Amino acid sequence: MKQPILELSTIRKEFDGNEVLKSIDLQVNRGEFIAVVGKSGCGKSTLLRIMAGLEAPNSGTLVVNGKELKGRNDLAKIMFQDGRLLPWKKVYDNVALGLKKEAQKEQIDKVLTQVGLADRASSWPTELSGGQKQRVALARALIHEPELLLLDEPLGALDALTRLEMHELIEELWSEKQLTAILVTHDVEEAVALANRVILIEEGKIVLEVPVRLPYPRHRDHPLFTKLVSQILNKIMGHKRRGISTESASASLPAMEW
Ligand SMILES: Nc1ncnc2c1ncn2[C@@H]1O[C@H](COP(=O)(O)OP(=O)(O)OP(=O)(O)O)[C@@H](O)[C@H]1O
Repeated sequence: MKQPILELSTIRKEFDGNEVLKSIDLQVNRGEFIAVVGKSGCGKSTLLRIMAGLEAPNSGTLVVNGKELKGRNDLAKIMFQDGRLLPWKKVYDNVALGLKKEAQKEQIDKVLTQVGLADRASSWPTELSGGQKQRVALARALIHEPELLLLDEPLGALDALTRLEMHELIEELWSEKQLTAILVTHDVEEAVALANRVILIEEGKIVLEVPVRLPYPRHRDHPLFTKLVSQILNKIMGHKRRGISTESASASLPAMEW
């Protein structure tokens, strides 16, 4: 079996005495797409920042490619909800940030084409729609060819149709580039549409792990899709919705093949 790309053991994180993550154990295999869901403030972004090496846990270990991480995770690039584009730089130069000069143009043109923005290289960020800005942010992460793409609620500010387009794009790029992706989202449908494993954080722990074995692109009206969304929402809301218990939905799932 291949070595996992990330192994988190008993990760604990507190801020000013407030214990946000109590004990997180998670193994992420290469090529997986994991979605992290949970109520606002449950520690999803904190967990992602710990995986990126932007935040250190108070205790526990994070192993990246077999080695304990101390400092930044060089395999990872993170994309945020607000895109964090520099308004005084054109699209091309935003994507070029941090790149070495040589072979730059070819790489940038290629990645802008991949995100569907080949014709917007000389636009200013203010001239772009919300969806286009997030495409630039995605290009900026992908240009570094990360093995691990960390997505911190990247589509949260977009309208519903643009979100659907971005789901397709993210899924295509993840599959083409054989990335490992971890997506933090409030949107349980988005999680089930994209991930092959959804994890739910509650009170600082992973309280539910749901494998999603549906082919891509996912159809939201597929009975298993709606069942899984209900299962996860039931658990988040702490009660049974539409008469489906969390036990019955998970029992019908085949085993994972990682
Ligand atoms: N740098 C920090 N200093 C102090 N408290 C922090 C810091 N970062 C996060 N927190 C606190 O940790 C808790 C978890 O925050 P986090 O952003 O990880 O949650 P989240 O699940 O991603 O929330 P949301 O879904 O609303 O974005 C919150 O109570 C937040 O105020």
